[in-house]
Amino acid sequence: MTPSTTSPQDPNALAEAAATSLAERTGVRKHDLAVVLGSGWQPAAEEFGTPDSEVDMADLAGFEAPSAIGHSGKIWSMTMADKKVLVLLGRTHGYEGRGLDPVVHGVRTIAAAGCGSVVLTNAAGGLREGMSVGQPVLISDHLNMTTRSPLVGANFVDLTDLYSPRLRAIAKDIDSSLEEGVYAAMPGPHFETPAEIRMLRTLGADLVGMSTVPEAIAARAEGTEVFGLSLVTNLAAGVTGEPLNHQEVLDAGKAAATRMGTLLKELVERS
Ligand SMILES: O=P(O)(O)O[C@@H]1C[C@H](O)[C@@H](CO)O1
Ligand SMILES: Nc1nc2[nH]cnc2c(=O)[nH]1
Repeated sequence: MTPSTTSPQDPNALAEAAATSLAERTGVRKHDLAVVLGSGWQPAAEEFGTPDSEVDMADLAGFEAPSAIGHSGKIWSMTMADKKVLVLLGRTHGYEGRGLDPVVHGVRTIAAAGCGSVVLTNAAGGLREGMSVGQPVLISDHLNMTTRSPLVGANFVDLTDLYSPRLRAIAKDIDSSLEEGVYAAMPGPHFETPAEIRMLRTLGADLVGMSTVPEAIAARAEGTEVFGLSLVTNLAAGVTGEPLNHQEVLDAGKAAATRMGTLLKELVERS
């Protein structure tokens, strides 16, 4: 596979440089865990409390400010229970056309910063009967419909149990009503057609989005424990017959902020 990077620098060297700069700017030599916030999730971060420090992604090697609305491009360093936590308020998406290295640079930096676990959140369309807008769903597995990998070369990474059974059990202990689902990643930036949603449902998908999967693969390749949490921000195309738009995604995230933030905070503290 041809290298996916457009950067002249080795992706791992970029991640190390970004992590070193992050440690200098936050005063934290090693962070324990990181949270990546997807579209509409930023209001949930307000429930975490006040960050110890804030860094602009654009000031770190290999990062550029995300272009999707609802992704602020900030990184918080926080103390939650006995843990040093990084919160990435935004992400780069594959549809921004900059290659996959910038998409997974955040999780590679998180690993280089010492984090043993990463919580990946996203906004997703709900495919399964009975799903409702505002519902959080634990990701149990994924379908990589992008067909692309952030990995280059003979790097045959195992993806069984990619979404941590340990962290999923903690999440379900926190909120026994939480359901699980299979997340299908589509390239985007367009939403799906109703026929594509019928195809994905037939393939076993419960959720559909445009992120998370490359990051999860790259994180596993770095040996980082992965937990994925989707917020159903809309019912997938064709389910209601209504058109889809990004604003409804952001609005749903705002409406669910308190519940999502409280869940994430307790998960981080208990992880
Ligand atoms: O970063 P996430 O996956 O939460 O963003 C989703 C997917 C698209 O970027 C956007 C569509 O509304 O929301
Ligand atoms: N691909 C995709 N991404 C989403 N993000 C939020 N909702 C959706 C959706 O319906 N489809």
